[in-house]
Amino acid sequence: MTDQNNDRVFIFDTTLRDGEQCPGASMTLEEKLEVADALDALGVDIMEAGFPIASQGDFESVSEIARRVKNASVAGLSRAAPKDIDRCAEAVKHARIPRIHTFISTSPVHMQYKLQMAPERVLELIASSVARARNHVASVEWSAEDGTRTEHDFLCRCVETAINAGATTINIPDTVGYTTPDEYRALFEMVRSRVPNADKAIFSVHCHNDLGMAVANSIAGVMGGARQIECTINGIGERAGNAALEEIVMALKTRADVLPYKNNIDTTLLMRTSKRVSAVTSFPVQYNKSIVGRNAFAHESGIHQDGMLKNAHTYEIMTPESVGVSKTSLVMGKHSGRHAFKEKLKELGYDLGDNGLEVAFTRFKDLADRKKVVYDEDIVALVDDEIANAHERIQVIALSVMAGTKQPQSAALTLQIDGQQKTYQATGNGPVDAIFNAIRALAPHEAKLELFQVHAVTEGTDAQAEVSVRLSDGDVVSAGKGADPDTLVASARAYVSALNKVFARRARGTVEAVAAL
Ligand SMILES: CC(=O)SCCNC(=O)CCNC(=O)[C@H](O)C(C)(C)COP(=O)(O)OP(=O)(O)OC[C@H]1O[C@@H](n2cnc3c(N)ncnc32)[C@H](O)[C@@H]1OP(=O)(O)O
Ligand SMILES: CC(C)C(=O)C(=O)O
Repeated sequence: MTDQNNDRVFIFDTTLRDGEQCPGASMTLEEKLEVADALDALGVDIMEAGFPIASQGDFESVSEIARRVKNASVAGLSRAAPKDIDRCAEAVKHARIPRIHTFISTSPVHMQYKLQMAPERVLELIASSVARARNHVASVEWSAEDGTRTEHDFLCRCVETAINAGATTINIPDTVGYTTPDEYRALFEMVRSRVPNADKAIFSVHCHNDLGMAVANSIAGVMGGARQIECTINGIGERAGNAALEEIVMALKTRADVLPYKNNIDTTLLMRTSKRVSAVTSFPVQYNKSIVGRNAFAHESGIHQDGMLKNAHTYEIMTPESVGVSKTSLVMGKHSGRHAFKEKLKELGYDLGDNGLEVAFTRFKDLADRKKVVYDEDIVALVDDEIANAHERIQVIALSVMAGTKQPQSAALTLQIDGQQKTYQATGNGPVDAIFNAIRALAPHEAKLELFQVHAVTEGTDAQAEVSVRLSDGDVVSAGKGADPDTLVASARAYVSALNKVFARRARGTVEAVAAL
């Protein structure tokens, strides 16, 4: 029937069935329809839409999905029980290609303790359930639950029975995530070589991730002759989850040199589909998750960023565009280097020259040491602050403040004024007042404080503060800004920045007055 040596691998998505089985991931009908539309657009060959006997809601969603889906085959799950199979048939009957997926456990532990059935009874149920399903639909999948812990001779008898009864797909699941790649590959090779009618069905892998090997095992199964892969978006599923569709598909695409298997998935929709599933299930995607994690195409360390700027192949084995991510992101942080910082400044519209770059880079590293995430807004605030204050007469050199419930608050401030450093300790009605009193003592002036305003550049308790100060000197108002993760340092910078403008205006006025004489 099917050539097991061909290179087409069918993608069977079970996000809506096994994915939904993980605690907390259940979806409403509307949410399931949304996911079904996304899976159909993605190009899955078969989508398992639910377990129709489980509830009226599950029946209705499988049935609605069957009517709605345009391209993929729609499958429903059923135990080896007539009522399950008939209910499933009723639910999938409007699908373009309806499939009944029936299963029963075949391992000694499951047969003895869970089913409490003798192996011969299990064989009978395989024959009757598959035959019943075949009376309803042409596409019937049979699964040997706990297949990887099943005794080999018995597994072969079960598979032969299922195919004889009309199964078109044979799934050997690693239900408890126990197998290893070599073992799973050998299992498929063994079954396919020993079962006389094996060539009449497509073999399928279905792996769980209890030991973190679900994707590797799935691919090994394909190397052993399986041509259907059962998987879920974001790897959601029972316990540690199922094999992740996006990882399997990108492994096949990226390593086509050693994994020459074709499928129908539009990989550029992977990110969008992952986000949709994450949103409807409220299951967050781990940051460092392969392919669809938010760090999958993000680089923070300077050496990697430098490499990426020179040639993306240095640190990326697939392009972000190929999975629907718009671009690689170079995240600025304490591990970043000058090349990436310079590039970031260029992107933000700054050209500071070598000296300016060096000063801004030093301040950036200092900020990154203190702040968990450095956002573009932080860099803009920092560079603007540097540009505004770098060539000023007065600069803030050091500040330490005593604040708290005990009065009065005090500030010890060191300013550099015309190249000379001076320190003064002042008290005040609060730490900001103490700082401003210290500035007044170090750089005496008549200007009056008109406005003092603080706002956070980004979110979080480690956000940079951006402080605005306005000083009025006669009719003239001078405004200054200061940015720093420490609000008090930002306040000192802002006041000094405004004061520099007051002095600059006065100096200009004097020059103009002298010139007018
Ligand atoms: C490996 C997998 O992912 S298998 C799929 C697991 N998914 C689910 O279970 C989700 C949907 N399940 C449900 O809604 C319910 O379990 C139902 C509706 C299927 C059954 O509910 P209940 O009738 O209340 O039975 P319950 O779940 O308590 O026990 C399961 C029964 O099915 C039997 N059973 C389990 N698997 C099979 C099977 N493949 N074929 C036949 N009988 C089976 C069990 O032995 C047990 O039988 P018992 O009642 O005679 O002891
Ligand atoms: C029903 C089967 C395919 C299953 O989900 C499993 O064995 O994990």
